Amino acid sequence: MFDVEPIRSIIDAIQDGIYITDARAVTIAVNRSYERITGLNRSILIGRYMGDLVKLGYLSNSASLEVLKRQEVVTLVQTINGSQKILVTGSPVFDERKQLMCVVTSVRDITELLRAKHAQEQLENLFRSQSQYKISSFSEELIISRETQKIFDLATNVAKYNSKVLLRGETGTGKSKLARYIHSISPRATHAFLELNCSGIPDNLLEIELFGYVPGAFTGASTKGKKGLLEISHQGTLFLDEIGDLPLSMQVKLLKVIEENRFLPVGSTEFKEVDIRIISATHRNLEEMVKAGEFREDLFYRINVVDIELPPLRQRNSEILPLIQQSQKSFNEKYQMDKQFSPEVIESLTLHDWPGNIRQLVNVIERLMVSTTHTEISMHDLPDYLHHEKQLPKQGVTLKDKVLAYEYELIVEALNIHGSTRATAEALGVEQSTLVKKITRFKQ
Ligand SMILES: Nc1ncnc2c1ncn2[C@@H]1O[C@H](COP(=O)(O)OP(=O)(O)OP(=O)(O)O)[C@@H](O)[C@H]1O
Repeated sequence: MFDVEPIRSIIDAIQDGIYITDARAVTIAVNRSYERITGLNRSILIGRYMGDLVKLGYLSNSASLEVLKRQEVVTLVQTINGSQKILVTGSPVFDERKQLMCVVTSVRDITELLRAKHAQEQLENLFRSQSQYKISSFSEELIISRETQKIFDLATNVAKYNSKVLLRGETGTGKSKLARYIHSISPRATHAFLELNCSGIPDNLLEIELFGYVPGAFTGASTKGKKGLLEISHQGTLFLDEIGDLPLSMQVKLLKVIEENRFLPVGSTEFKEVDIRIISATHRNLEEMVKAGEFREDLFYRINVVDIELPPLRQRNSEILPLIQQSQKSFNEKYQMDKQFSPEVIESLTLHDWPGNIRQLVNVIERLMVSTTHTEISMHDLPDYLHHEKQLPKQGVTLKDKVLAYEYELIVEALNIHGSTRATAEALGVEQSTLVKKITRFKQ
């Protein structure tokens, strides 16, 4: 077994916490800084199996166990004694026969780190090195996570072609942004990208917006006439947002444009040829609308050549932190301020469900930054509905309560490692819906 005694004084001199386990995840050494940072005495740790320390609640999860599983360097955030947050990086150490000898984990208190000079950048770099997300080269910064990587790959691929794309997803999930991204990397990028929100506009106005009109087309019309969006977006992309709200009469007219690549401006007898790529978006269930006779089936199939669904933010948890950081940076620049969020606030925001998705999160960040006078935004600044804490269910005496508490620990640990509920469910071998139900129950 690996003997730490000869290097004991060296590891005790290191200012970061050091935790060493053998190849079976049994603790063989911790240094003084680890005891100082975590408040955990070596006497309760030495000789203990990491899995037991997690079960007993000393640690929320274990980097060592994860390193043993993956046989590579692992970085994660651990909760100690139910509240303190530390950032741990575990590294495997192999002998000359390439056999795993031990796992060495270094530990830093994130709270200390955050408050230190330039701490925010350091934290950003540390999180970035976990490569949970990346920022694309699209001029408007776009966060892409493990949960949305496939979606962006598909969008990037179809951007090259003229195929019509239907974007689906709840409000604020980034449908307009994705449409602009597709246009920006398509061969049409040097031509116009025009957006029409089809909801809440009366039929006749919608018709004028889309088709335009010729001089004298109706009383009160401009003597010069007006070009419609179809004409202006010739050779470019027309984004029809909330297409599910398009009235049936307009659906027929749009279908004709799509089928014939030409249209008649209001009051005109002369067709205009157009070459447009149409991207549509909706938060509504178009299949149900087709069944109910509210949306034309032929139009549905025409606009839905490639169907892309953006998941809600609650299923893209790993994007919340980079979104907070991105918004913080952009509002600090916009309003020339230097606001920061306390680690507790960041944690609370990452635990929220965000029914209004990215738009709601960005609005909340802006509101918090412009409505507070102090530099660090703390829990006192958060409205009640945003106060969330990862809490263990009350430890009961019954077997059922104990099993529930253990189940909770396992789920939290797996969520920390895998990020999304989808990946966590897969790792734990349960259905995603079952996992989500369990998490919802824990939150109550
Ligand atoms: N991947 C992303 N990375 C960073 N910011 C994003 C991303 N996706 C969306 N946003 C931001 O989220 C906000 C909402 O995005 P967007 O307007 O595209 O949503 P939407 O789904 O079209 O909403 P709605 O259905 O209500 O029109 C915008 O501020 C946008 O810049």
